[in-house]
Amino acid sequence: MPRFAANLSLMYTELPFLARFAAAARDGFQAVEYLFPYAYPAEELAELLDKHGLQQVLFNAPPGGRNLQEMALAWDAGMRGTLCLNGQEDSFRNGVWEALRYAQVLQCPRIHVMSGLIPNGAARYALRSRVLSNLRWAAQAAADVGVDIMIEPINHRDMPGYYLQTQDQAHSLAQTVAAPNLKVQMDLYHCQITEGDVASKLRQYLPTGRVGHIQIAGVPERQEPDVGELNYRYLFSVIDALGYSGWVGCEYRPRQDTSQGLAWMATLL
Ligand SMILES: O=C(O)[C@@H](O)C(=O)CO
Ligand SMILES: [Mg+2]
Repeated sequence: MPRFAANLSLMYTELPFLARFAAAARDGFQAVEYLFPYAYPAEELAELLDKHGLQQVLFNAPPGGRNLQEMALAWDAGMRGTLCLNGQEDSFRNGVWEALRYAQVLQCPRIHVMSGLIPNGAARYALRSRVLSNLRWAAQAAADVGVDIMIEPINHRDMPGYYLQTQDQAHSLAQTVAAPNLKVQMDLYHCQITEGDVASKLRQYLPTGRVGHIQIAGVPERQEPDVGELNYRYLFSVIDALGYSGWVGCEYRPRQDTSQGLAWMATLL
């Protein structure tokens, strides 16, 4: 049976962020993930995890910004990562350092580094050498503190112009860098929208050992996994049959009350 982590950026939004930890623990979750921790001191979040018996299993490096203040505001300012951006190497490195600092306090074993939006007029292939050199640097910096770096393909409809869109692209980068701690975050919601053929993609990529984290949501509304065109009962059995033992992040927007919406677990497992 997959091990589920609650995504506190999308779930429990009926509560203030810091109250979502207790709610997830009450609902039986043992692990959480979320997009960005930077609005709160790492020590305060670590205390909450400890108090509620939760593990932090994933969060994102800042999606941009030259200093701590800009990093905390970067998402709302429209930034979606600096991995592919020439001329923003300092921002990229400072963001990874800051994420690794949080990861150590939160004892979080992995961080997601967003790849960024392709600049106007630039061609995707022309950015590959920048991406590879940033990934090599990040994987080394993270390896020094025992953390894995994740890269995640994101669908073209939610994030037009995003650099990383397909599993194939992400695995090609991970294979080329060949660092044991550089992995792919396989979000089945994005995978279905961009590529489809999700079960075959799981069968193709899980055995490579390069998938470090899975995320789920119903398609197309990004709601509970029991709503929409994907058959998660079947996909969970595929994931189990392939021997995946990592976390599965519930990265969906509940239709109404988050706790009530968790009835899908009983029906789909
Ligand atoms: O799928 C997503 O949207 C997230 O996992 C993320 O990290 C960036 O938006
Ligand atoms: Mg995701």
